[in-house]
This record gives sequence, C-alpha cells and structure tokens, in this order.
Amino acid sequence: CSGRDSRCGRDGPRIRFPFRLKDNETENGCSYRGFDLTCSDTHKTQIELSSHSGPVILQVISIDYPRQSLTLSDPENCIPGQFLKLFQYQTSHFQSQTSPFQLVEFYNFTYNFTFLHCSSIPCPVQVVESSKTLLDSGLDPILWTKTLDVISSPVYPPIDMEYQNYLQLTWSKPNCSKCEIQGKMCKLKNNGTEDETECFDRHHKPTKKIILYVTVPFVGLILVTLILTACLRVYSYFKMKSEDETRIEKFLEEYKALNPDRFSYADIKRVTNNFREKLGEGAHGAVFKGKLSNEILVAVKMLNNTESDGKEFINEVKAMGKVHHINVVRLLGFCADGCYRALVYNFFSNGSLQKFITRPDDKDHFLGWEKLHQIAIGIAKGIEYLHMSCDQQILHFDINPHNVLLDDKLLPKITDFGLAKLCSKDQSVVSVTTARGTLGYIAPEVFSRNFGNISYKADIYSYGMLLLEMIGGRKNISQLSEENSQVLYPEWIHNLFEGKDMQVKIEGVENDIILKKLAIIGLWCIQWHAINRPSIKLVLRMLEALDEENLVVPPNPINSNTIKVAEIPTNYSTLELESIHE
Ligand SMILES: Nc1ncnc2c1ncn2[C@@H]1O[C@H](COP(=O)(O)OP(=O)(O)OP(=O)(O)O)[C@@H](O)[C@H]1O
Repeated sequence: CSGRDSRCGRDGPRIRFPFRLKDNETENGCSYRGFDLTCSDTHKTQIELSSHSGPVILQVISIDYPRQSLTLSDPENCIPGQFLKLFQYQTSHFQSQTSPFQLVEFYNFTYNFTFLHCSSIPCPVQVVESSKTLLDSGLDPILWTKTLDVISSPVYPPIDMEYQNYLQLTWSKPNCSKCEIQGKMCKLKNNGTEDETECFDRHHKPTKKIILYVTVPFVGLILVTLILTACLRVYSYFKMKSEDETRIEKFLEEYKALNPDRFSYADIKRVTNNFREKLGEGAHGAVFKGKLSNEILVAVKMLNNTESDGKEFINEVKAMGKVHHINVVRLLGFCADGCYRALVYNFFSNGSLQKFITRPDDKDHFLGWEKLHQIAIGIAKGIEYLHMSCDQQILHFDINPHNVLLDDKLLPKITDFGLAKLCSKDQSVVSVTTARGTLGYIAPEVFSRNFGNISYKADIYSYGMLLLEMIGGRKNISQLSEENSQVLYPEWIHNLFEGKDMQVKIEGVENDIILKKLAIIGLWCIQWHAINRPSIKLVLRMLEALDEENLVVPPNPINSNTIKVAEIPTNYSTLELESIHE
C-alpha cells in the first residue's frame, strides 16, 4: 500500500503487493489472501503453503513480479518430499484448493516419472524415470518402494532431474503484471470486485546517490562552518589574550611612569652629581639640583634623618605617589637607603612663589596682576584636585608661598606634602595630634581645638592667607623685617582693614579690580569660623567669575572676642607645638 518494497535480508527478494511481510503492521490489509511471507531467524524469506499433512514452509528464492512467479527451495533439501505433500492429492494441474499458486516447473523432464519412498534416510522421497529400474537409478530396491507414478503430459510440467531442489510457482490472481511492466505499483481497486487491481505510481524513495548528493555537501557545509567557527573562536581567544597582554604591558609601563621610582643612595649621589648644586634649605632638609637624564632635571630633597621617625617621608611618598595634576609637583622617585631618605621631584626653574611676592614697582620680580590672578587660579585648582579628585581626600596643611613652585611658564605647582593627611572623602572632621603648618597660614582651629574641628577648611584658610600675601599685604607692612617671610597673621590682617569699606590699601594700585577680587576672596577664606569659609570649588568659581563687581565683601574675619592676640607666639617661623590629646 505504501508503495515501498521491503525485504528480509540484504539479498532476499523484494517484497511488495500482492505479497507482504506478515509482521509488517503498516502494511496490514495491503496483501492478498495467501501471499503472506515471513522472515526466518537467518533473514531468509519464507512462505507457508498448506498441504494435507499440515503447513509446508519453503524458502522464497526470488519473485518475478511481471511474470507473477516465484522460485522456492526447501530449507531441508527435500523438494521431492515437499512436492508430494503439496501436490499428491491435487487435481491434475497441481492447483490446491486453498493455495493461489500453480506449479509451473518441478522437473524439466520429458518422461514419466516415479516417486520412491524410503523411511530410513533424511530425504525419504526420490524421483526416478519410470522407464528405469531402481538399480539403473542407483537405488537399493530393498530400501526404496514406489509411491507415485506421474505421467508426463503437457499439463504436467517438464521435469529436470538435475534441479531437484527448486519449485517454481505462478499466480494469476491478483493480476499485477500490467502495472509491473509499466514500472508502477499495484493494489486492489478501491470499491472494485475482490480481485480487481489498479496501478499507482511508486513513491520514489530518494536514491542513495541523491541522499549522498544532498547530504554530503550539507553535512560538509555544517562541518566546515563548525571548524571555521572553532578556528575563529580560537583565533579571537588568542588575539584577545595577546591584546590583553599588550594592554597589561602598556598599563605597567604607564604605571611605572606614573609611580615614583625607588633610588639607592648611590643613585641619588650620581643624580645630584655628589650634591653639587644646592637649591635651598627647608625645615626638613636641603634641596639639591640633579639630572635624571639629559632632559629631566630634578630637585632632590634630602630629609634630615636625625629628627624624623620617618613619618614625613612616608606621608610625602604616600600622598604624592598618588597625585598627578598639572598644579601639583610630581614625585618622580624616592630613596630609602639605610638612614638616607630623599625625595626626587621635577625641577622648576623659577623656584617658589615666595620669590615673586613683591611690590609692583619691583620690576625684576613683580609678575603683574593678571599673571598673579592666573597663579591664584592654578593653586586653587591644585587644592581642588587634592580635596576632591583622588580616591582619598588629601589635606595639605601647609599651603603657603614657599610651597608653591613655578615652572618655566609660571604654572604654579603645589609641593611639600610632609604635613599632608590622607582622609576618606566623606570625613568631615579630621583628627590631628599636633598643630601643623607655617605660622601666618595656620587656621585658628589647627592652633586650638577651642576654635572648632579641623577639616579641609584649614587649607582654605591657608590659601586665603596666601592670596592676601600675594596681593602684597606683607610687603606693604614695612615695619616687619624683610628676612622673616612669615608674619603673625592676626596682626597683618588688621592692617588690611584700614577704612570702613575694607578696601585693600596698596600703594599705586588702589581699586585695581583683580587686586580687589583676590582680596575679597582671601578675606572670605580666612573667616575665623571654618563654616563661614567657602569650599575650594566656590573659591574657584569666584576667581573665574567675570562680574567681579558683584563680589560681596565678607564680614571682618577677626572676631576679637574669640582670640587674644597676645596668646599666639610671634617668634617661630614654622610651628611645632606639643601634641594635643584628642
Ligand atoms: N622642585 C623644585 N624645583 C626647584 N626648586 C625647588 C624645588 N623644591 C624645592 N626647591 C627649592 O628649594 C628650597 C627648599 O625647599 P623646601 O621645600 O625644602 O623648603 P621650604 O618649602 O622652603 O621650607 P619647608 O620645607 O620648611 O616648608 C626652596 O626655596 C625652593 O626654592
């Protein structure tokens, strides 16, 4: 029915209508009565024919569908015996009542023949020519007895003694030879009479070749795609890895460049050419000029090893190692070699800002108000960076003109982080155990905890003092000695407030707009109470604002009720007080 052939073994005959494999459930109802075939355990095709002595199972050797014949053999090699069982009692044309098959060929034998029987051998039936004696046929007359004489006639098929082991049967109903000749399949006609058949087109099972032609390229394509994808993956994996490595290398190079190098004392001696050129001396040690390479000039600060327990050194390396800003000095390296400690910075040819704080008529050193304004902005940007842009807030605690260096383009660089403190950004109050800074620039609360908590506003105060210093306040108080660059700030600030409108009185430059701006901002920054001082961001906004006229003059920063001037020492340049117990 399905139009597909089936078979028992690879070499077995193809099985299709009117035959069917008995156990093939999908072909149920598709066979014709009596045409059921089975497969043996050894994959041979078998047919069961009925006889008077029970069913006879024969092996189907081939089926010729166009001629409607099938060739059978006996698995027990005794065709004559099976022949007798099947056809002994049949009518003359060997057509059984129940079987649809007719015998067409048994022996191609043109003579009459006789069936003989012997009970003691495996195949107990033999066929001989009737005209011959048993002895002529090589059979023992004692063992063999005659069973049946068959008279050869046109009805009886010819018999060939040499092919005793095959039976050839034909069938006439159902008649499918027409369909087979046309290469079509055959089936019983729907709604037809019992034996009527009709042809139909066989399902063309895709041939192996077609399957090969279609599937091989398809599977090949999939394989190639898979291999290519795998190769691509492997390639991109290794590419990514090598990119990662390059990225890491690059990072390490940059990191190395950004982070301070460690020098030995011998290096330091070599760099400074045996400490040949001294640039100056601060509270913590002397500074020497040096050369890292032909292009890189450095300033090497040798720290006094006698006084410190290493805190200043650690502080400076810790704080400065992290900062990279155009307005903050770069720490290129450090030396911690036995008792020798040194810090290596870029060299700035113009030295410290202190040198440029002078009267306007000092033509050699006065930079002009516009330049000073730019320098003030640069310092504020450096402080803003320290206060706001690093992982930790860096409080400098020693902002003053000595600690601002100027490069060859007069760009200000904040330096000297020996007193700096690293705090978390959300920390609003800082604990310091010693008052720190340079006299004249120290916020009141850093002097004494009575004036409030210490915070980033301490740097704002110092910056305010620096601004006021920049506009020439100290130099205009001519009574103070020239050598002592630090001035007691309350006294100095009082001098700024001559006149009720708080205008800064400086010879020759009265009412200069930049000057006024710097003065007002400076006064805001030195407000006695830290809370009244602006943040560095606000300071920057005020410094960069164009509408200077709108700047509001702050109240008098000194509240005379809160400080007794006489309590504050006047004769130290750098403040070193005893520890305050928190
Ligand atoms: N990177 C530098 N480039 C050029 N000159 C420098 C550099 N660093 C320091 N100097 C010079 O060396 C001198 C001493 O500097 P140092 O920072 O040790 O002391 P200070 O700031 O004057 O005082 P203190 O350390 O007590 O605050 C300064 O006057 C400065 O001009």
